[in-house]
Amino acid sequence: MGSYTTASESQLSGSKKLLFRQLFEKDSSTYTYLLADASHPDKPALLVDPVDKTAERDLSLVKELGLKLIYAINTHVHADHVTSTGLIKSKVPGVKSIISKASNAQADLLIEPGDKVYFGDLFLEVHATPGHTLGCVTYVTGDGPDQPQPRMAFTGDALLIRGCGRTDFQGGSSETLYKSIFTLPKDTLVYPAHDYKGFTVSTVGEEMKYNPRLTKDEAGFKGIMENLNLPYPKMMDVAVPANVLCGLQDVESKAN
Ligand SMILES: N[C@@H](CCC(=O)N[C@@H](CSS)C(=O)NCC(=O)O)C(=O)O
Ligand SMILES: [Fe+2]
Repeated sequence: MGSYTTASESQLSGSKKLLFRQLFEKDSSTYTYLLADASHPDKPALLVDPVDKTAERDLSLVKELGLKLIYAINTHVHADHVTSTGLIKSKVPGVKSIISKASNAQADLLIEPGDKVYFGDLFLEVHATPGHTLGCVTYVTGDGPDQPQPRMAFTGDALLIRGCGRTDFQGGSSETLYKSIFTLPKDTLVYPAHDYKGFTVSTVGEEMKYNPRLTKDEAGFKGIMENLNLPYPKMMDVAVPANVLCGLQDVESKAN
């Protein structure tokens, strides 16, 4: 478990300074992303897909870096781990939780495709990427001269590096997933919510070329997805009911 940076600030141009950290939770192989506008006096920050088990680590990092956490965001209702968005709200006054309206979960802000989530002068744009779940969204850094270049896409479980999210529960559909990805420019950086093989970052172009599932035609993709034969995530029965409530179904034991 550790905190490290895969694209340093110097690799990301744009007149506004993005502070970026990719964080890992080893039990569920989940990536949490910390983004902040470091050129803004308040250094407003957000966390994408934070996990309950690593909430303390993430909040310590936010404090050490002198950031003001304003949003705790999910890409979808996770089935394999409990989100820390509710826990973080209970520990840091003023933080707002965010999830898509289509996910049918609770949060302070229910975002829809096309919405922009501002942190200082930087923002994330909401793109609908359903198929792994009905309410999956991808958050993409802003388009514009003042925004980080190349753009960065936080794809949740829709697009994984050389893989993709399973489509066998939570309203999943291989047809829908096939159509909902690869709508971004090829140089867009891909930051997934999970990696099981040790990858940290890819690009849309790289995945279009080398992703063994998504380089097939739709029928081939469907065949692969129908034959994954993956066991259900170990924590699914706990995680899903908790995550529709910002992970707060059993908050008493976690908040203390
Ligand atoms: N073994 C893990 C669960 C692994 C799993 O099902 N991962 C999901 C993303 S979390 S909903 C997935 O879509 N995997 C795609 C794949 O091809 O592996 C556990 O028990 O938690
Ligand atoms: Fe998932």
